[in-house]
Amino acid sequence: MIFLASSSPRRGDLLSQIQIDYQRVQTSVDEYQQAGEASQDYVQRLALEKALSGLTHNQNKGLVLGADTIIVCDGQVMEKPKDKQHAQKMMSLLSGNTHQVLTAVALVTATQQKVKLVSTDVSFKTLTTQEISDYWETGEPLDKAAGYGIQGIAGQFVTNISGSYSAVVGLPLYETKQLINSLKGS
Ligand SMILES: Cc1cn([C@H]2C[C@H](O)[C@@H](COP(=O)(O)OP(=O)(O)OP(=O)(O)O)O2)c(=O)[nH]c1=O
Repeated sequence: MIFLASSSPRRGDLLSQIQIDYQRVQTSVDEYQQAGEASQDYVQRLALEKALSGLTHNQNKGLVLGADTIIVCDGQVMEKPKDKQHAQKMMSLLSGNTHQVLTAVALVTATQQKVKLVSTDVSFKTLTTQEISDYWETGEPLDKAAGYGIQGIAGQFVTNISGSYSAVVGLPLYETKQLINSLKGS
């Protein structure tokens, strides 16, 4: 059994998919990129901070997993949309373009910390203003990085993916299993 320092329903579902039992633990982390911080460093720091915050909330007990997903498109970091306008701006940058989805997974115990970063290339078809607007109205974009869900309605926008599909949804399953095994075995 592991402790999941995440409120994301997807991350729980992904752990269940590979038969890993989990229990959710609370976290309290402010998600802000520091000045001059590279996106790869940022996403790994957030995953680690979430896991460590979960460990603290769990009285330093057990194996705690935290994760974070961000999108990088033409050098711009994209996180969850603040509102419709923000979401539409991100979608218009993703349209007809290829972006990177960076997901970091961190696994910590009271004595050990491990972080793994996975980058996946995702290409979108060219989207019309109407498609972008209609997509926002579905409600799907709201709680997702860059305002889209590859596992949902936005699946129809994806022309190519190179890397880890599960990482785009929130947790890279191959790397997560490897991390869990490596900490369990030590
Ligand atoms: C790109 C993409 C992201 N997402 C989700 C994964 C993450 O849950 C979310 C990115 O936000 P995160 O800040 O990584 O995670 P979260 O706030 O949902 O959950 P927590 O911090 O409690 O762990 O976007 C999808 O579900 N599908 C997608 O195609």
